[in-house]
Amino acid sequence: MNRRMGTRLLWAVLAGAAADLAGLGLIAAAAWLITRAAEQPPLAALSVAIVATRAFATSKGVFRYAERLTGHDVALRAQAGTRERLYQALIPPQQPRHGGADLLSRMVDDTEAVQDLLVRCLLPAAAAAVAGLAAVVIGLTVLPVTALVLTAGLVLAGVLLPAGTAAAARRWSARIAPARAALAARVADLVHGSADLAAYGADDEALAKALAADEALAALERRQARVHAAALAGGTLVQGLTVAAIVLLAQSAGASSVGTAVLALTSLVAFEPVLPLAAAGERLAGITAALRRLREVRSATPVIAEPAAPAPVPSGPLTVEIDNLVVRHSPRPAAAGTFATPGTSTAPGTQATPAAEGTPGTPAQDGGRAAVDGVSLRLGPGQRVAIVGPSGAGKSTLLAALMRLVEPESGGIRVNGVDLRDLAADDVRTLMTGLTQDPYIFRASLRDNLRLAGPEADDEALRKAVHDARLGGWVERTGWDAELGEDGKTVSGGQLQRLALARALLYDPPVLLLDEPAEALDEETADRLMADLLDVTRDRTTLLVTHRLKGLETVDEIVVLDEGRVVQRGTHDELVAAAGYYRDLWESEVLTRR
Ligand SMILES: Nc1ncnc2c1ncn2[C@@H]1O[C@H](COP(=O)(O)OP(=O)(O)OP(=O)(O)O)[C@@H](O)[C@H]1O
Repeated sequence: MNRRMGTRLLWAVLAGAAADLAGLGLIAAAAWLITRAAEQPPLAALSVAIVATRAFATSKGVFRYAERLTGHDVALRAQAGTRERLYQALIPPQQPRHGGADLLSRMVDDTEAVQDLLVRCLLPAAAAAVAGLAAVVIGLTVLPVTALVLTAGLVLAGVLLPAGTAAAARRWSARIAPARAALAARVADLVHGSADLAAYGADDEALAKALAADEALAALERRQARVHAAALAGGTLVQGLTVAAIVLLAQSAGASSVGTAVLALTSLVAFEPVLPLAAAGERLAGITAALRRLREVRSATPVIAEPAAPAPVPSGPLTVEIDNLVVRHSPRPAAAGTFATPGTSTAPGTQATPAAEGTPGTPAQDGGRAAVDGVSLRLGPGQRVAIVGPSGAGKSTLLAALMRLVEPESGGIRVNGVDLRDLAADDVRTLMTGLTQDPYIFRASLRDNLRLAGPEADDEALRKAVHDARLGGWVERTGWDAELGEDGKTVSGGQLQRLALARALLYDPPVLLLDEPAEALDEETADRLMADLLDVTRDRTTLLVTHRLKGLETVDEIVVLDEGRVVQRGTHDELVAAAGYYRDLWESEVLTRR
């Protein structure tokens, strides 16, 4: 927390304490006024108390307003700062330790814990401490022994009880979290698997399981609520007993009726800011868990080591040389914090639970083998190289290494003689980037979806990119301002890939990387897309990962990968002439076209 935030927090604490003190003063002055008035003194003897009562009543409201304003201001700023730091921590590529839904829950729910920590725990505790201290001082001046009793009561209700509720909350959450996780997994099954459940008549059984999980959770929550209510009642009981003891002590010490009333009412009011601390203690347990989860995300180490002094970005026509490159992924993360059981998806926004953390992860690669294992290749200016190979051969990993998203284990990549490790990762991606395997279409207009790759691009440049991606007709029909659905749900597979291609063409990197642009498209659409793509990339330095071989006669070199290694390389004609993976794939492609 910086100094300005510290000052703001101090103002909030002071305003809260002032509001509680004004409440205390109000009650003390009013108690004195009422009991003294009963003795029918001259009016002048009451005038100071009358003015004080009015002043305390008015200032209490003003101070409370100021506390809410400054307290929420500082809490919301702290929350925004936490979110910003979280986003910053997520920008450098890192080993994905958290699933999408889990990360979303951390960004939304857990960052709210920062707000709660300040507004519900720290500020009320500080204000309660000041008000309690003031009440003890009043007790000390009127009848010292009552100050002792009041201190004991306040410590019990304001320190021991909250510590107890915090410990109980931790224990309960350890029991409730798995039950909530089980229910969320059942609900996710019901929602995402409803069609399959209905098709196989398994919906009643799935519903019964979800209801049973719901009942188990409700039973635990009912028991937790009873403990919670008992804790709150315990606080009120301590308050009542303390006040009764103070009245008895005052009477046995022969205190005046005015003194007794002041002591009793100030003690009563001193508990007002203290009693909510039991609930704050309960919330604190959740808050510390949330802050721990946020620290985990922020402490994730980036997979890429940035150079201390990045080299200047190479310019002019680029030559990329990959030399004996070895890339090994670290083990895939556990399904940390998600509710999903294997094979189920997680409802977005669901809360991460400690219980679900630590599920055994999927091993990265069979026997820890390298995803890319000694690959060398050269891509000169204007050349096109295609990478072909079965699923899991390491094609996408190779592109990831070129985009500096993964760190090589050995070997290296040089651009115009400069090692990629000497360049800033962002600079590398200005040189080499393109169409990723899973292009994402944002819930924004078509124009904005394209502008992602060229915020400064004018209409002419946008039109050229969609024209080159052979998307002009569709864009004319749909309109530039048409809203596209999240994840491209409102466009067809072919349009989505072409939009992503238009984006890559608009960005116009010196080296264009294309990862399976025709993936998941039907035969005809894929053929058309590949033909257009090979046409538009003519004379562009391009590395193309593909499963489709039609049209590859036009590229300069084809590299066949298998299990991370280069098993064949050459032109289309050379590879078709030799026995091996490429010829087998080509023959099966030809057969399916007949
Ligand atoms: N992030 C990752 N963490 C751990 N292992 C990974 C990761 N990404 C890929 N792998 C593993 O590395 C190997 C190569 O994967 P890669 O995605 O590069 O293959 P690919 O040839 O692109 O496959 P496909 O054609 O199916 O996309 C596979 O065994 C895969 O399981």
